[in-house]
Amino acid sequence: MCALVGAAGALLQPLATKALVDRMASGGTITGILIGLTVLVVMGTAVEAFGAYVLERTAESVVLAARRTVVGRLLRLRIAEFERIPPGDLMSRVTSDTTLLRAVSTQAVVSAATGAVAFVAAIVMMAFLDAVLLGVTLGVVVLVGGAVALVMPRIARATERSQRAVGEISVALERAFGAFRTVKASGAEGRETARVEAAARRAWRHGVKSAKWEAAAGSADELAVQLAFLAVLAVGGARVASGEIPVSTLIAFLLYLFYLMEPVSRLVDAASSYQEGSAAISRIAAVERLATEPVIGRQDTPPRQEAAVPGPASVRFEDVSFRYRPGLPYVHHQVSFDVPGTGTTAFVGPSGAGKSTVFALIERFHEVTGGRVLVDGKDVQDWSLAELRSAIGYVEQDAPVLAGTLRENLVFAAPGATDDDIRDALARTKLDALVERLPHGLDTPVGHRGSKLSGGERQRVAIARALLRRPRLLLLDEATSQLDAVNELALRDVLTEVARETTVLVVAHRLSTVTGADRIVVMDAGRVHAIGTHEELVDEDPLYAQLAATQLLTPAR
Ligand SMILES: Nc1ncnc2c1ncn2[C@@H]1O[C@H](COP(=O)(O)OP(=O)(O)OP(=O)(O)O)[C@@H](O)[C@H]1O
Repeated sequence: MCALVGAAGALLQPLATKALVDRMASGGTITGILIGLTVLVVMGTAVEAFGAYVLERTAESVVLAARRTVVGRLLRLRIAEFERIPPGDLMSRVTSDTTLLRAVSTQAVVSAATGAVAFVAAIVMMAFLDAVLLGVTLGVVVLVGGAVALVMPRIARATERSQRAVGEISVALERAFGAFRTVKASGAEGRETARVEAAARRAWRHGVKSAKWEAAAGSADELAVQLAFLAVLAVGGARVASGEIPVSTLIAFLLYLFYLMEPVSRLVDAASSYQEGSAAISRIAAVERLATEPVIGRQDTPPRQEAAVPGPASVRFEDVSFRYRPGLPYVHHQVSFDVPGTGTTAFVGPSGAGKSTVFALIERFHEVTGGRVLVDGKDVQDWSLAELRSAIGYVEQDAPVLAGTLRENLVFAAPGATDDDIRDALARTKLDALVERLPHGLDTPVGHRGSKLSGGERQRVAIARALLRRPRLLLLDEATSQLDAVNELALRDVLTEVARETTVLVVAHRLSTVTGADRIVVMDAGRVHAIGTHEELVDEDPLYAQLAATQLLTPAR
């Protein structure tokens, strides 16, 4: 609206100028018209400035809204989708692509609207002044406009490629930062830098291409008006000379012609930024199409376990077959086992046997391809994800610790945990001595992915975090593999105690952690090979006996 008011003010200026010239020609006084003209200019500028501010503010709000929508979806993506697209690319869609929306969402829309209105208004005024000169003007504008229309799709294509390359920069950086020590230890800094640079160069190349087309389109509008000016000057001059129109009409017409320059350039700008924005929109819309998990409430405050909640959960696999994606080989073939509530069940077997996948299916990170997974006798598909996951404490294989303080990491899965709860979990996982050593105790930052902690400390933080959740089912995937013998023994005692009130499932390569388990599920190549206690399996199952013998377990019993 402000832009329209401003444009209307500017539209009146040529008429006032015509009145001024006519008045001067007839020897009248011009003070009144001059004051009116000045007020028109000042008011028009002020209203347009205010409009520009409102517009930028709205543009920022559109970017914010887009970012919130995309982020809201990204953190709810299904794991299979998340594994398909590099995180760096997803990040660039939140940061870089949404920025492009700023121009298209408001500036372009408003420019197109005000440009079109002002264009039509000027044309009407010109028609009112002289139809022949209008015909000359429109002829030139249509000619140049056709050429601009050919250029437009090239801007979209170049922008899309440039944005894709920006995503590749994030992907390359994320790859190097994710294994920073390995990059250094491998002397790969130069090669990794070259990868990032190559992506940056691609972004530059396509950015320059887009700029080239935009410059061509942008100068076309000036060219159109300048050409029209020359044509109007020639035709109009002849008409003035032949007395068909007065000179004041030609002056007013030429002023309208220059007035036309702004709406035309607005229309071209709007079309260019629409092309840029549409490239960003297609990348953002692709995120909208990725499969997400059902909403499970606010992710940062999962429902806490209350005292009234039933005790340990049972787990049952019924003929489960599973593959990670269609076309990939099956990872589970008719896997069946039964785990009653309480007690410790260990999963052992060669690497790649499908042990961690058992946990992924219980957590419903992936859906089974065939068969059923039951928790508490109920198919996990029938559980609400919120309830299912709030019943489970999970320590994944590489025991991730998040950037932030130690306290934030501990209460991550149980935001309502009290200081007493935290103290108790620290004592059980033998972390209390570490906390005393840290400069700011629990509030000490642990670094990116917990890089300021040792591997064993990270594992104990992850276990303490899982215990604080007071789970009905505790899943520990290689959770004690990096602990020294003393700490491992201590944690084994803690887990035995926990297993009296919780169902504990552990995956372990170090069989010393599983000899005391109530039952052991031996897996091999995606099948359950045998189930029993350590004593039974050593006698009855050759695969387990071999695993036990190679790890010197048999004599150690
Ligand atoms: N996200 C995934 N996408 C595709 N394949 C996967 C994925 N995760 C695991 N696999 C494959 O599934 C098989 C079983 O993996 P899983 O992690 O369950 O084995 P595991 O018994 O826990 O092995 P390890 O003892 O080495 O941890 C492996 O062949 C692995 O390559």
